[in-house]
Amino acid sequence: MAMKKCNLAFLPADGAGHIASTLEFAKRLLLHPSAAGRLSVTFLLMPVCASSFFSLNPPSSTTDIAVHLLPDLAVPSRLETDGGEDYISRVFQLYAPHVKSALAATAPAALIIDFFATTVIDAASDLQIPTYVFFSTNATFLALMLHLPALHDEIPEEFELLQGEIKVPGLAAGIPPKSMPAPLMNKKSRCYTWLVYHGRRFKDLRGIITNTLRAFEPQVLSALESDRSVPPVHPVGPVLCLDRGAAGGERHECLRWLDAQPAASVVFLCFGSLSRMTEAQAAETAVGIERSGLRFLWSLRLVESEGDGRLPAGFREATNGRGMVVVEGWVPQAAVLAHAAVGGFVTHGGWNSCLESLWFGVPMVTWPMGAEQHLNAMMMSAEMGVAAEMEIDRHRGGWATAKEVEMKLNWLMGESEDVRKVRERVREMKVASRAAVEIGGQSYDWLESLVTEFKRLPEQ
Ligand SMILES: O=c1ccn([C@@H]2O[C@H](COP(=O)(O)OP(=O)(O)O[C@H]3O[C@H](CO)[C@@H](O)[C@H](O)[C@H]3O)[C@@H](O)[C@H]2O)c(=O)[nH]1
Repeated sequence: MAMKKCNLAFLPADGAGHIASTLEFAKRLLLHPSAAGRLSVTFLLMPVCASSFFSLNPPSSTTDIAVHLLPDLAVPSRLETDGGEDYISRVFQLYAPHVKSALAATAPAALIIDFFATTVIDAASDLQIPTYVFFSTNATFLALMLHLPALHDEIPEEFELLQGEIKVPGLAAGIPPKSMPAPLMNKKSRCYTWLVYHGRRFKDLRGIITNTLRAFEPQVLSALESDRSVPPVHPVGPVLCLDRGAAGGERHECLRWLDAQPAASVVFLCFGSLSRMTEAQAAETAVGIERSGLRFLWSLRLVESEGDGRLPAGFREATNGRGMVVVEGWVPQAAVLAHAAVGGFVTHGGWNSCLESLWFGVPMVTWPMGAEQHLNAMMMSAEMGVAAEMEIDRHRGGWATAKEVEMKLNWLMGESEDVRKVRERVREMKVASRAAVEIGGQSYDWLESLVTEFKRLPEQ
């Protein structure tokens, strides 16, 4: 008789930065040799997540990943909310009773949620189902979130106005105001309130699975492991979705353009799945790019309803032949970073982008635009030495001058002693990333221990 499988329910968030790594993590669990066909997965899918989920081509040939579609509820429009963190947290809160019904119907052994979904923990615990979080970013931000409830009580003023640094247990250096995550800058915003709430609720989890690896954050991971008030932390990264959009279809024209460029000669600029530039910033950036004289590939998304999206007069002519701008499009970022012609990456510092850049050994300039990206930027430069930070004016929406863009691009693609050191560190991190997920690597072993833990969970 076939042995009953241990079913794990996943509750993902919308958005490429969250859902892709969550699905990839589920696949890795199922494919881990120690799972030995004993695990299955059910995605509890809110209709707002459906299009991004199905665009990832989830395996349909296997019955081990099932989808349970949650009802179509009237969710708040993004414009009615204080920002992305408020929006997604409220959507999950609205769905909590429906998640409970879905859990009662599917009876999984455990629930694995997005980190904005902690409002459903109670629904699962009412049914004696343990909840884990798949934390789609790094342990440094995790440590900050866990510390937020205490910081909230200790510090009355806005982080933005602070003169000093914020000390967080486990972090080697304090966090200066310029590196504080954007949603924490305004204590009156519901984005701030939600982050404090989630940080508090993390303590009620059975485990925290993070998309990071020991080689990137040894100190903070050790501190979290030795803190008895924190649930067990499982660093299983890098969990990367590298074949996104690779199934069928034609090779993207930007890859064909890269084929014709010399090795390591092109600087790639791309700012994730959510960030958009104002037209004024795009025009300023274009001047910096043009003056740098470098070859470039620029994935540009503009704030909707802002002007007509035209770049400054003469930009395309001045850069004809040495650059390509993909406007409002989706470039296959992983394939671009893997391309031999790419020598540097200007990124908003979303965690998946940082992980992908290091996986392919590409040094970065970080230009944070929201979420926890300012903290990631600090981590990439000050802690890990794999990037430099764009000097930006946070009081002016993260404005960077043309001069600064020109200087940082030339630094990134240049031969200074400083950038050579960065390239050396990046090479080391590339090796470490790959070693972590190979058989016997630290992240591989963490995955194995999780598989064992899941297989031992009592059946519902
Ligand atoms: O044209 C594009 C743009 C993006 N991507 C991919 O989309 C993902 C983007 O993820 P990420 O770099 O993490 O950025 P965001 O989409 O902004 O992700 C959100 O989620 C991340 C994980 O929690 C956070 O680190 C970010 O700050 C948050 O904004 C990456 O895999 C990219 O390769 C493409 O393939 N093509």
